[in-house]
Amino acid sequence: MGKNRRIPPTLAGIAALVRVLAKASPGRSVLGVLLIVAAALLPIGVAVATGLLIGSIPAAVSAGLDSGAGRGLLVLLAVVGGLVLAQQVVTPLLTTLGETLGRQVDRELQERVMSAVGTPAGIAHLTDPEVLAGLRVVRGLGLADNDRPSLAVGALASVVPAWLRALAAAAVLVAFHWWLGLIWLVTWPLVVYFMQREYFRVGQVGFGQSSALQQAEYLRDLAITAPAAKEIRIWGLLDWLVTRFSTAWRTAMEPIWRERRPRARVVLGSTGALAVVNALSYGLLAWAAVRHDLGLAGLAVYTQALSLANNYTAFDDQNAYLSFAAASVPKVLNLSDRVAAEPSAGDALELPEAFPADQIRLSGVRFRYPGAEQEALRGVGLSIEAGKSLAVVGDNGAGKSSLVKILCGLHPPTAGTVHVDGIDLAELDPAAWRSRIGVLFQDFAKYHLTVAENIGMGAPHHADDRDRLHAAAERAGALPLIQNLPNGWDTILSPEYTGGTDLSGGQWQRIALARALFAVDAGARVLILDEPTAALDVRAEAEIYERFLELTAGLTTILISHRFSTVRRADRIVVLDNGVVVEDGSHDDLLAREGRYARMFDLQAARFVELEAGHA
Ligand SMILES: Nc1ncnc2c1ncn2[C@@H]1O[C@H](COP(=O)(O)OP(=O)(O)OP(=O)(O)O)[C@@H](O)[C@H]1O
Repeated sequence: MGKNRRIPPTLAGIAALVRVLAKASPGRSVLGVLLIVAAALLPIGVAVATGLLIGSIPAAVSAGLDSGAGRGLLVLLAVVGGLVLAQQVVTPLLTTLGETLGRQVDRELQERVMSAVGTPAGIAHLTDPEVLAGLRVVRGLGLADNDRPSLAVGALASVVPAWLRALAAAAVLVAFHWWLGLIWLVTWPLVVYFMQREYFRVGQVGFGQSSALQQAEYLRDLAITAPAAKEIRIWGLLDWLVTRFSTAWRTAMEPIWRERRPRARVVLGSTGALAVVNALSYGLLAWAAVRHDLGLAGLAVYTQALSLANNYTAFDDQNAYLSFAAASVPKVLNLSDRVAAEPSAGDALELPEAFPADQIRLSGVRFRYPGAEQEALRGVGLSIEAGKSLAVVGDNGAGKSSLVKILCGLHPPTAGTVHVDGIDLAELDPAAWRSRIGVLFQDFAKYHLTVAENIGMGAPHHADDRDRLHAAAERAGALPLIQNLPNGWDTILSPEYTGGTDLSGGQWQRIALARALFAVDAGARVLILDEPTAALDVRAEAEIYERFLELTAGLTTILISHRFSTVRRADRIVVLDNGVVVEDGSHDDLLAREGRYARMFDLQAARFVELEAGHA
């Protein structure tokens, strides 16, 4: 660690980028290195050969082309021609390769980030601002996206040959005056070092503003994507959105604008030093020419070497891209380390076929969302009997969905334990446990994929099994709707695709229910349904719940619902209030107790009677 700190950050960033390159495309990376060396050395070859060619002209002219000197000149001419030709081939090849490799690196980083972000058992890291800042670099959605790693790869292809060329040219100057060559060999790396340090500082400021840009990006996306399009029109939000976007963007960008230029003293210092070294070099060359210390060839070679020593481009955008990427790429690569700090899976235990066979037991479970002030669960004690159905009811915000997330292992409890058949959930392999859970979340995902894929995602390893898909869809009452879609099972559930379509809220809910039942079909023993009928019409709800016992036979079912016509069918009901269980029993028990459940039930029943009367 101590050693690493001494490595200039741009070099460390380039090293990190090169490691990604070597992984993403090893063959092309090797070709890139060869082309970079060729692009660096060919101009030096041309300079030296041209100098020698110029030097050989007087002798060849006086002795004639047939002479040894004349033949030497012809050979040098051929060498210069060959080298120039090779240069013409290498330069565009390297540029194209740089672009291709840039795209490969972007893809490789996206893949790494997808697995880094998807791997942890929990989901808390998805709201960690530092993780989100790293993600934005990879998504390439930033409003100041010149820290894109692909730009740095392209820059490597142009900057590194220029640096090497300048270095080689300085080495040629050693033959003129060793100390002058040495001055060049020391000056230009120093200039590059100081300039890169400046660019890196600017890059850090840019990366640091990433979170501030988040709101501008959000507002922009609101205006140009579908989800809020209806409300934006109804409430006339567009002007307000554009103004808010503009303010958020300016606020985030101002520090970048202030810092985006390298400081004047560094630029002036660098260019001043170079001016002095150049004046000295050209003065010495002129002096040597006047005193006839140098022949024509020497004069030509060193003049060209000087010009090449000057073309290492320390001050252009390409150099800046390298340092910008050096500021962002290691943070992207570190995402997996940061995310790995999340509580990870315990040892993978081989789970028995019927698991859970006995019970899921929550003891003193408390839970607070990361960064939240209040606890969502404040000491829940509950035994959920395997193979039976349990309904959880409670007011909005009582903690029902939080309980589901804890049961699924998406968040570890802040205190207390969850045991499944006596095994602490923290000890269970999350993948093994989740293969035992089929869940319909309240905010289930609506994938812009085909219907078959939308349902198949409940158990990806069986996703191609059309018979199983068919059976799950049938049980969820989704079959008629699928058969009516323009391309049946292959219809993409998004109007943003040709031939795609959207579904109604209730239709989507049937698809999501089919997904959960598909998981059950593939071996899940616990079915969790969070508001499974919220968007269904009364007839659809009745239709599903007539088959509820059939759908959930032999399963441990946990049902969350505000509809008492649904809830009352469960074997057992618990009432959650403000993060604790306040009532627990069967529908009849709880009605007889005349407590909170009974009041909620009566209220809804009375409302229903009112509605019925209204219709009559
Ligand atoms: N991601 C989150 N971060 C911070 N707090 C949250 C988060 N999600 C929920 N909460 C808070 O946790 C508490 C419990 O929320 P939860 O979603 O579990 O309630 P619920 O009983 O499912 O409510 P509803 O009936 O409205 O779905 C609420 O006070 C809520 O504001």
